[in-house]
Amino acid sequence: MPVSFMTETQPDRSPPASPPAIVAQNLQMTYQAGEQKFQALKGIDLEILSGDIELLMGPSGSGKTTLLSILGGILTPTAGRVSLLGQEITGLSRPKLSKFRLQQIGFIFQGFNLFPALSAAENVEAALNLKGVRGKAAKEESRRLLDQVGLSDKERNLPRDLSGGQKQRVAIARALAANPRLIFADEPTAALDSQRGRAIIELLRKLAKEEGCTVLMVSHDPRIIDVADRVVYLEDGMITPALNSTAHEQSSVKMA
Ligand SMILES: Nc1ncnc2c1ncn2[C@@H]1O[C@H](COP(=O)(O)OP(=O)(O)OP(=O)(O)O)[C@@H](O)[C@H]1O
Repeated sequence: MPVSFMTETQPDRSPPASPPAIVAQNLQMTYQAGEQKFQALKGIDLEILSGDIELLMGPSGSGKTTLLSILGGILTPTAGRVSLLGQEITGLSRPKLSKFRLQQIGFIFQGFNLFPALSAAENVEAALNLKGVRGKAAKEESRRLLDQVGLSDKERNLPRDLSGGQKQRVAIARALAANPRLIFADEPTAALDSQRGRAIIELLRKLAKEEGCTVLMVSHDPRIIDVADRVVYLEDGMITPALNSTAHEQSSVKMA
């Protein structure tokens, strides 16, 4: 029997393609400060697959935080569309968008935004309460999350009694409350020493590869390149195609 015939009749065993977790179409963002306008994003098209770790890189002012904020539904673009998990979020009413963000997205942003009067554990519990996890279940889950980021011994500390890196880890524990399907992180390892930074990168890698979270990060941390499925390089509000690449290729580009 000819080989070609056999090949044609083989059943297709490839897994069904799942729709991308994040889709951006022709995103544009113009900031206006008084009379002055500044176009920070100039037409971004992007698709990120479910369970992928995507790293956004680029020089200061290239639009990384703006793009991350728009994809996370924190900023509204001047033009273009964003779909997350098959739901178009541009055009959703504010209450619907807030609910969607709360249920589906964990944010790890600079500044941490911890409640100053609440302990580390209470900060995480507050996030769990908002997501409908209460009482004993919230306390246990908060303990598990703080343990996961290496902060079991700081549960009762107020934010003012924590270092910058520890506050960042509380913020990470809070972002992971109630298993979000999307994680958006802006420099998640910036305030951490190298050992803690590595532990957080490993945690994010596990969430993506073992639990199917989709992780989008802005970072200059070269260790994140090693775990990223893809690096998207922004320059002057545009994606630079020549530098978009898999992590491996990106390392070669950087070394060239
Ligand atoms: N609220 C704002 N009003 C006016 N201009 C803004 C505003 N936010 C950002 N910009 C401008 O938009 C451009 C992109 O900013 P953005 O913060 O997205 O860049 P970035 O790549 O994240 O930079 P960095 O790496 O320094 O954090 C910059 O030129 C910035 O000055």
